Amino acid sequence: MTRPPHNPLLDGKAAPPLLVVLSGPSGVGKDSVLNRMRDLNFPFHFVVTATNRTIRPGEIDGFDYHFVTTERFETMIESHELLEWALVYGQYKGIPKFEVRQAMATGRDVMLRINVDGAATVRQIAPEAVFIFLAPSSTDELRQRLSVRRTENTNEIEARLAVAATELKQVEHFDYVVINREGHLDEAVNQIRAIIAAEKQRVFPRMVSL
Ligand SMILES: Nc1ncnc2c1ncn2[C@@H]1O[C@H](COP(=O)(O)OP(=O)(O)OP(=O)(O)O)[C@@H](O)[C@H]1O
Repeated sequence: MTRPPHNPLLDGKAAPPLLVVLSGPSGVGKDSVLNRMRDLNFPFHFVVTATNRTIRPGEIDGFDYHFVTTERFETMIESHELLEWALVYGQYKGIPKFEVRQAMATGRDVMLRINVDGAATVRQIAPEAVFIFLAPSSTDELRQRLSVRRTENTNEIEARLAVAATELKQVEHFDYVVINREGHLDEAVNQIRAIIAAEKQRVFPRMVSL
């Protein structure tokens, strides 16, 4: 782990780019938080995940996800083009390496949205990233959110809730926890903003190398 002797801010330079990993159970609101941060023009490079799942109404290819065929996704796995990938509920999801590297090379902070297992993999590759766990106020709230979204049937919702129970226990491996309270999305967004602001002021900044 290489660290500069002190914060570059003291020399009038910018702090090194952060790799921020936003994780949490399915349906907790990761996409909603990211979309809100985009709307508010947070100065991040938002990494676009690749997936073979079908595009949902309102989603934009290359913005919400890179929608690719199963064959293309499997080629990306074989040629090591992905920082991390997983088969989640029958759908492939993965993070193209080039996106993260390119953005960090330009000095921009990078925001990754990933499930809890994926966060564990990224933690091994990039332990100096900032790991934020997005949590619901309660399981009932999570069930309600998955029901309202209407993208899964009842069995799938129950399966996701069972997984969520184990995922919530992983919170201890994260640096920060943010509660995405019902009807208070902006509160979660503001807390993430505060975390990032504090991270920029560290005397010994995190240095991510990929
Ligand atoms: N703070 C909130 N209050 C009320 N509803 C919310 C809040 N945050 C998100 N939602 C709603 O909850 C549902 C799930 O949110 P979202 O799709 O962002 O979750 P996710 O964590 O990205 O899920 P997945 O990992 O399955 O893709 C959506 O219908 C969204 O509009």
